[in-house]
Amino acid sequence: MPTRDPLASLYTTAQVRAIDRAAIDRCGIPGFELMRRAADAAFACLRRRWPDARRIGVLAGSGNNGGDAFLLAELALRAGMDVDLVALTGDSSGDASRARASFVEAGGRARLAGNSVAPVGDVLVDGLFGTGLKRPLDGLAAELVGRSAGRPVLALDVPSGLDADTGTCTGACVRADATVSFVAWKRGLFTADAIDQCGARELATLDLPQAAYEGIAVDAELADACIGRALPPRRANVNKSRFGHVLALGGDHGYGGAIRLTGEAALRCGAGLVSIATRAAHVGAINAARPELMARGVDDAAALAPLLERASVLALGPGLGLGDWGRRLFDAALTSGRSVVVDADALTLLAEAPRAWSADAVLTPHPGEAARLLGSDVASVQRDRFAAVRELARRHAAVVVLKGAGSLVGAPDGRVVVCPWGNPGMASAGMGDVLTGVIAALLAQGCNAWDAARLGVALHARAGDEAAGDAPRGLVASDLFVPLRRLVNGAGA
Ligand SMILES: NC(=O)C1=CN([C@@H]2O[C@H](COP(=O)(O)OP(=O)(O)OC[C@H]3O[C@@H](n4cnc5c(N)ncnc54)[C@H](OP(=O)(O)O)[C@@H]3O)[C@@H](O)[C@H]2O)[C@@H](O)CC1
Ligand SMILES: Nc1ncnc2c1ncn2[C@@H]1O[C@H](COP(=O)(O)OP(=O)(O)O)[C@@H](O)[C@H]1O
Ligand SMILES: [K+]
Repeated sequence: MPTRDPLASLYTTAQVRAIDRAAIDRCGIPGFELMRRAADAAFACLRRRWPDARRIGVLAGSGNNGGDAFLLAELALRAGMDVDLVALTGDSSGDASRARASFVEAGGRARLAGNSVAPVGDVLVDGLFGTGLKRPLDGLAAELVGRSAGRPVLALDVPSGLDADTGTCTGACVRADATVSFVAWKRGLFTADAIDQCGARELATLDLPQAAYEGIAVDAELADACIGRALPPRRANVNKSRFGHVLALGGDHGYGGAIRLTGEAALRCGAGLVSIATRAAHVGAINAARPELMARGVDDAAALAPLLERASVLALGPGLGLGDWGRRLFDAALTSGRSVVVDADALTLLAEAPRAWSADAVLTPHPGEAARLLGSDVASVQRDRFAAVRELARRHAAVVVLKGAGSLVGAPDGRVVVCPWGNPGMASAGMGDVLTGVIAALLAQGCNAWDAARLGVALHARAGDEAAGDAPRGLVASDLFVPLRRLVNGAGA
């Protein structure tokens, strides 16, 4: 059995609760001791991130997340800080009531949340709700979150209001600058709204022994960009035919740029040859801008057959359109038996009539395309991205990339990888076309569909981060080519 990497393993909240229980019942670590360790880790994080903070405001809920907060407040008191603790309720449950008593014994005073009460401090600690959140925040809890905005926040375990299973917040939610999460990563900290709400993420495993994790499945994993294992450094004695021939199909009238981006991305990620099947009107411009691309006009779909014959991998869909021309290319491509990356308009056509695959297939929907494929709507897809990517992969018997902040890659057997990289600068036209070319190039060089998709997504997002730096606005898709080339050669892995 492979060793579990705690930093890469993502769990549902139910699984984390099972680990907590195992630590307590099987490993004999009392729950209150776990709470103490959580508070220690969080206080250390606070001191490291805000070394000048002298006054801290603490928000404490009634459950164990509040318990963590009371013990942290006690540590702060003992360290000589001013502590303003605002408790949501007059009493606490279980281990948390002991934590509350311990805080009071140390000289702490809890103010009860009520009208216009807001915590005072240079930094706020959010211990309202963690994995026990059961419904959207409303009433006093929501008001308290609202009144606490505008100051630096350290969230305990999960920003209060965030659903740690799905990464969504349906009501008020704390916007943290940092989140220190306990025991194991909750999968919802890495996708959807979580990207905005968590700030910097830290994991404190609380020194749990390995035995606490045994027998508890990992739900998903964080992506890595270790290209070396899937795509080792090139031998010297090779020629281009060893690295595959990508055929990118798309670019109906008005969309020639989309398919050129796909083709160029495939070249920049190491495909041996790249051809483009597009409208004849685009051929001159593509050849002039990137002579290494072999662009062919296929206004007459009959011209496509020899191109499909020579290709080893297809990148199908960018700018394809939904007209007769696009449909003919789509049908010809999907009956060719070639490995394929299906994107953009090709996904819309696929939604009309799902196909069986005779070779590797990777689908790369954004949430809108995913909704079309599932016959649902964007809000439903985004409400539980994990469920959506698993359902798509199962239904279509293909590896699926569900794009967007915190992209997910799912396989038909239920595996899911979550990409922790990427930035809002990538919300710009053409970024998805580049991703399609990246994945196609990895397939062409011998990666299987799973490796090509998970590594392609990671390289693409990291290239986006490198290209964006601290200026995401104005990032354009072709800015990714230079960093992609570095990353596909193993830089930064
Ligand atoms: N156990 C362990 O070993 C360890 C646990 N640890 C910590 O415990 C945390 C989990 O603690 P937890 O299970 O007590 O749940 P928690 O997040 O405090 O919330 C429960 C309370 O909130 C309430 N409530 C829920 N939603 C609400 C809403 N929308 N609006 C209003 N109220 C709402 C709910 O009330 P109820 O609905 O049940 O009446 C209940 O009272 C975990 O995240 C970590 O920080 C660490 O110390 C490490 C070891
Ligand atoms: N806010 C964001 N954070 C991280 N990545 C993003 C964000 N917005 C878009 N992306 C990424 O950029 C790409 C956009 O793809 P897509 O929506 O298909 O764009 P297009 O159709 O314009 O090419 C995807 O890989 C997506 O994950
Ligand atoms: K919290």
